[in-house]
Amino acid sequence: MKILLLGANGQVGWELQRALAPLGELHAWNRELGDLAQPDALLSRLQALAPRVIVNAAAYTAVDKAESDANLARQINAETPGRLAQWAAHTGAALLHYSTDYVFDGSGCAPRDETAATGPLSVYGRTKLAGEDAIRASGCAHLILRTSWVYAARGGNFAKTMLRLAAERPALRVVNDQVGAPTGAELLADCAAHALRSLLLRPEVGGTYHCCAAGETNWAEYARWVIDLAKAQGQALQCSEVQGIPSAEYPTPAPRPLNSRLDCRRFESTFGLRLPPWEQGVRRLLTEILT
Ligand SMILES: NC(=O)C1=CN([C@@H]2O[C@H](COP(=O)(O)OP(=O)(O)OC[C@H]3O[C@@H](n4cnc5c(N)ncnc54)[C@H](OP(=O)(O)O)[C@@H]3O)[C@@H](O)[C@H]2O)C=CC1
Ligand SMILES: Cc1cn([C@H]2C[C@H](O)[C@@H](COP(=O)(O)OP(=O)(O)O[C@H]3O[C@@H](C)C(=O)[C@@H](O)[C@H]3O)O2)c(=O)[nH]c1=O
Ligand SMILES: [Mg+2]
Repeated sequence: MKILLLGANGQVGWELQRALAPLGELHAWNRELGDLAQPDALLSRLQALAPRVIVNAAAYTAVDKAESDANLARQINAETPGRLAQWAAHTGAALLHYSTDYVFDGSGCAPRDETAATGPLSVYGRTKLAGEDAIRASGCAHLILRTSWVYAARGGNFAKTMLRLAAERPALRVVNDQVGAPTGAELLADCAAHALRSLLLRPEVGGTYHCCAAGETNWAEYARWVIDLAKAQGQALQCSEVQGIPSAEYPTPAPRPLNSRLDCRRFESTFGLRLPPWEQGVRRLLTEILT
């Protein structure tokens, strides 16, 4: 069985190279081999390969930059995934795709399940939602995994930014009113592999799922947790204070949702999996990058 992985060099894509390897003949394409900004060339390469499964880990993920680069973000996050889905629908291939907590407006404080109304606040969120909609509309066999606050040892993410800033500065100012769950790329890749196996055996499990680590935190608390653990592991960090601030005091081009809590029970029960507490993966991350 041929499996095509797109976005193979991203945080999640890198881990998918490992997690998908035992499922079939894996073709891992980075941007050079499979550029989602060049859909015609991509589609003809796709047609030539004719995979049974497409896993799309490529995305335009620069949330603030997307505000002034909406056309490219839409092409990569929505239009090309829609073309991939149409190809899959025509050929009977399956598509696994990732989406985000940023498809929601973040109102209230209850965790949202898959039936909750969407309402993205940013270009990134709107284009990711449009990508989901295009995949669902295509009628192809698919899994869309909505996740949040992704980190990995390889690639750029908030935890690594905090460690870098904490080495340089005595104090950090970090928002404390956005709540969510940091989720490891390794976990997402492993969940994708398990869910994909189920989909191939039981097509009726196809659909949209929330999939993130268990528990919750806010960005300031997360930063503090990472910095404290790094110090406990012997890192000489200057930073002695993470000051929690409201989002209004940290203006960004793209507004972020305040409530990014996702209810993942449907994913766990459908696939017979358990999503571990976020601290478990972040502890592993620190051991991996610091020792
Ligand atoms: N990062 C996060 O916090 C979250 C991510 N997600 C979603 O999870 C998925 C994986 O994200 P993650 O691994 O963290 O993202 P990364 O930013 O780490 O990786 C994205 C990958 O997409 C690639 N890419 C960008 N543009 C193109 C293009 N035109 N053609 C081909 N590849 C391209 C990048 O290539 P290159 O390496 O060349 O730049 C990069 O390898 C995405 O769907 C994302 O929306 C969901 C919630 C949170
Ligand atoms: C660097 C920094 C950020 N912040 C704030 C900005 C923002 O509200 C929050 C997180 O910052 P980031 O820019 O890392 O987060 P952001 O890029 O918005 O992360 C998002 O990425 C996309 C791809 C997703 O899909 C989301 O799930 C989420 O992970 O922390 C501070 O308050 N202080 C700081 O020093
Ligand atoms: Mg690793």
